[in-house]
Amino acid sequence: MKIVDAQIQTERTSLKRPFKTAVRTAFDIQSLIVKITLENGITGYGSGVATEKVTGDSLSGMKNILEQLLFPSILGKEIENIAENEMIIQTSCIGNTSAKAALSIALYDAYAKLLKVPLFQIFGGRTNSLINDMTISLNEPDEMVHDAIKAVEQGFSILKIKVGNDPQKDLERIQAIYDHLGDNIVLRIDANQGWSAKEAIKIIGEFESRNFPIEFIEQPVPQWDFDGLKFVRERVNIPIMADESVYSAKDAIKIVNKKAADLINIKLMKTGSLLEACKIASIAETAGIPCMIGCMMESSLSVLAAAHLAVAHPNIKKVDLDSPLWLNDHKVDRYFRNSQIHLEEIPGIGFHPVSQ
Ligand SMILES: C[C@H](N)C(=O)N[C@@H](CCC(=O)O)C(=O)O
Ligand SMILES: [Mg+2]
Repeated sequence: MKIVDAQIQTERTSLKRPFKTAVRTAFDIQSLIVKITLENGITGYGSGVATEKVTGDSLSGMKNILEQLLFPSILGKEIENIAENEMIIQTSCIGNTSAKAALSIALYDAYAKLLKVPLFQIFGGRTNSLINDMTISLNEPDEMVHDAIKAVEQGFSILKIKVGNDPQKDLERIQAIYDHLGDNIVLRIDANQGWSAKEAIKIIGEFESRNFPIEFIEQPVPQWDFDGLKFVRERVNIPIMADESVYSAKDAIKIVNKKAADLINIKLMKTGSLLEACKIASIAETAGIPCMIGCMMESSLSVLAAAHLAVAHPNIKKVDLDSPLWLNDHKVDRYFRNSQIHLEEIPGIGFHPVSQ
């Protein structure tokens, strides 16, 4: 069934509260929604988000690359050749992963609708529910404690704590949260590249001696510093997760060969493709490295696509898909209920971002 049309729409969605990391502060998100149409009239939707400071994708850049390069490369192609179409998109240009992801998701949505199955079945999945975490923005310790308590009251038992702008303060942040929540809550610590390798070893050593209930430390060092990641991993006991260091299957192979991380965080906005995300999960599985599925602060549509992959892939063991819970957008409330994500057994991703 031929792909006969591809269109773009932009969307700005405000956040309920600012999202702050060591890299950036976001008050809203700007997304680009891709709609593709097959010759029988079936439509598929995907979306990509502009995160200039993380992936480098801007709204105008995504629009240009899609209209000038990616749409022409797949128009007229058969949707059933999904792997080949993915390869065409991936090799059309370097980078531009959020733009590529928007198109990849739209193709898979249309393909699953054509086959009349939920997207997770395309990836071999049967179950349809996940346990989500909640992120605590990087703020003063008191405010972070307040946000953490609120999240626990809402039913979250796994919190992802943002740190990385000041090692001494970061220690105060985790101590303050621990003092209020104790051992019952699992803490995921995300430094978003904010420490040097030596700072990371010092502060993680301190976390260990204070026995904080930390599940892992995410991306302690800059994304390019694979040696630093390995250096840290070899000197601490808490597991180290690679996030910004892994965009592609090739990056995952580098992590495996160097033994640079214990875990990998996969995000569609980094991989540019559901198939590439799947490859990373399988490479990591073969190497004995469990994966987490994560997200940018991004639209509910692309997060739902990630959730479909997560329920299907046996090596996606952890979930950090809280972005929809931050958005002033209630279109997906039925899927995201506090810490529960529940996918419906309807064809495709199960979500129409715009009125048809
Ligand atoms: C939203 C999610 N919990 C998260 O923290 N994602 C990122 C950063 C997202 C962004 O900057 O938009 C991460 O680093 O894991
Ligand atoms: Mg991260």
